Amino acid sequence: MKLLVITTSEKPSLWIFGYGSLVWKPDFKYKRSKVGYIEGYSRRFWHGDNFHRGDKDTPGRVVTLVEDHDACTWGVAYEVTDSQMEESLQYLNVREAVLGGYVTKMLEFTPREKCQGSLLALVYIATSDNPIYLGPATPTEIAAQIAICRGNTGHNIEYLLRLAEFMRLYCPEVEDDHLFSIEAAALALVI
Ligand SMILES: N[C@@H](CCC(=O)N[C@@H](CS)C(=O)NCC(=O)O)C(=O)O
Repeated sequence: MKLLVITTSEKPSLWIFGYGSLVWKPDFKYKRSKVGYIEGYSRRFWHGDNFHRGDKDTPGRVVTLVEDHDACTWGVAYEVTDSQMEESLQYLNVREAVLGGYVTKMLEFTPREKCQGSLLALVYIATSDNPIYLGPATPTEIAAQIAICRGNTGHNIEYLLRLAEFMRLYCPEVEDDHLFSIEAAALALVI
């Protein structure tokens, strides 16, 4: 896949958009970040995870993007430059692709600050032909699965609660019924 590296008078850079664990745990060095959204996709807990937040017997549920013409998904775009580009891509290839089953796509990202123009960003998406893709389920069913799963990186419910916390803190105006209905159902199970 060809990556769009932006070359300006300053230096070449790449933008990487996160909408799941990457919004609260990028774990790679970057020059700057912007909160904003991508259009034409919804965020859904429809991807399985048998490494980070689950295992082979009880896969956890993590988010991916599904095409949805009228929707937009909010998250964080990170700009990486110079050596940060190679370091971040090598790290994310293992974390997202090799261990997570995600593939990459270049999508248009719009920063919240409208004065700043949109830009192309690299996004990691798990498609439905992925072997650990779990697909649609009710919020109650998804929450019940998340509540009992844990993997090499931690509990699946931490993944859910930190994403919900990010949205409340940084995108309080955004309604995300899918995310918050699953959060409410999961908290009802564990509290
Ligand atoms: N690609 C999405 C989702 C990324 C994601 O959640 N990937 C999982 C891999 S299955 C991960 O990195 N998990 C690390 C963790 O759970 O702490 C994003 O941009 O945030």
